[in-house]
Amino acid sequence: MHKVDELHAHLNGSVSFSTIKKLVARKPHLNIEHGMTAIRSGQRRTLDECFQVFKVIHQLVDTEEDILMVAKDVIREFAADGVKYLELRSTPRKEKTTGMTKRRYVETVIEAIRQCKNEGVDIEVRFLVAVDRRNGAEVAMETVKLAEDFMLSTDGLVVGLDLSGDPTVGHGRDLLPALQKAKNCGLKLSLHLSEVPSQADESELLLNIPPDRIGHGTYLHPEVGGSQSLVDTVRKHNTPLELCLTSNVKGQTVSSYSQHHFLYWYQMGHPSVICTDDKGVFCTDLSQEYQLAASTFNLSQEDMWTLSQKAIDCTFAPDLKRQVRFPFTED
Ligand SMILES: CNc1ncnc2c1ncn2[C@@H]1O[C@H](COP(=O)(O)O)[C@@H](O)[C@H]1O
Ligand SMILES: [Zn+2]
Repeated sequence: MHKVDELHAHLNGSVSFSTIKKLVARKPHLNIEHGMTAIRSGQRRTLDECFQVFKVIHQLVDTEEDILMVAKDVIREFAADGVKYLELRSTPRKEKTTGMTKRRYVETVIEAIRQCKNEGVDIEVRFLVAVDRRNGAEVAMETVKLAEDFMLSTDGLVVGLDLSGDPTVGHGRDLLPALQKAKNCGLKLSLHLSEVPSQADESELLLNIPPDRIGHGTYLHPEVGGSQSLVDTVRKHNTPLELCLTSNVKGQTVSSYSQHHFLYWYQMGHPSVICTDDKGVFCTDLSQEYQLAASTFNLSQEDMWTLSQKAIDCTFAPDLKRQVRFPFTED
C-alpha cells in the first residue's frame, strides 16, 4: 500500500490496545477495560459516546510518564505501518492530582518526538497544539500563546494549531480572535469543520480566515445540507480536506462507507487526504483506511499512488517535501 503521510491523528485517540494494557497495569484502581477505550469492527457509537471514550483514556493518561510512553508508542506504530511523515495533534492538559502542567504536557510530547528520532525510528514527526472548543475563548487564546512559544523554541517541530473537541458544544465565533492570532503569528491552522449538520454558519465564518486544512468537512456540501457557497469558498482557497472514513462511519456522522463525502471531493479533484483521526479508538491504521477508500470507491493502484503522493503537498512542513518523496517506492 502506498502511503507516506498521516496528517490527522489525535494523540490520545491513537493509543493502541497494547499501550492501553500497559496504562491499565499502571492504574488498576481505575477498573478500566479495553472495551471502554475502543470501538471494534462492526460496532457503532454516537459521536457523543465517542467523546465519553476520550474521557476514559484521559483518566489513563494523566502523568508525564504516561504521555511520554503513549506518544512514543503511537509514533512507533505509525512508523511500523509505513508512515514516513506524521503530524500528531493533542490538547495540552493540566492535571492537578499529578502536577502535570500544559507546558510540561507539550514539552513531553516534543521529548517523545526527539527520543524516537534519536532511536532511529524511520519517520518525521511534527506537532499541532490542539484547542478543545468546549473550553471556550480564554483557554483558546492561552493555548495559542503556548503554541506560539513552542513554535519558536522547538526548531520547527510545532507547526500549527488544531481546533477540535465536541462539535455540538460552543460556537466558533467565540474562538475567532484566537484562531486569527494563531494564523497571524505563523501557526498553520487545521480546523474541524462541519463534522455534524447545523454548523454551516460557523463554517462560513471560519472558512474565511482561511484555515490551511479542514478536518472532516462532512456537512459542507449542499447534498448534505451544507451549501454551494461553502464549497465555493473551500475551492477558492484550495483548502485541503482531511478525510477519516472509519472514524465517520463508527461515529455515525456518515451512514456507510459508500456514502462518505470522500467521493464528492475526490471526483471534483479537490485536495483530499486520507487520515485515521483516532486509530486506537476506532481500531484502524492508515493502511486500512487507504484500503477502505480503494475498495469502497473502486480506486486503482495508480489512483492510490497519486492520492498518497498528493498528500505530501498538504503537509505543514514544506521544507520536508523532497526528503519524504525520495524514499517513497512502489511495493
Ligand atoms: C471523532 N471526531 C472528533 N471530533 C472532534 N474532536 C476529536 C475527534 N476525535 C478526537 N478529538 C479530539 O481529540 C481529543 C483526544 O486526543 P488528545 O487528548 O487531544 O490527544 C478529544 O478529547 C477531542 O478533543
Ligand atoms: Zn479529528
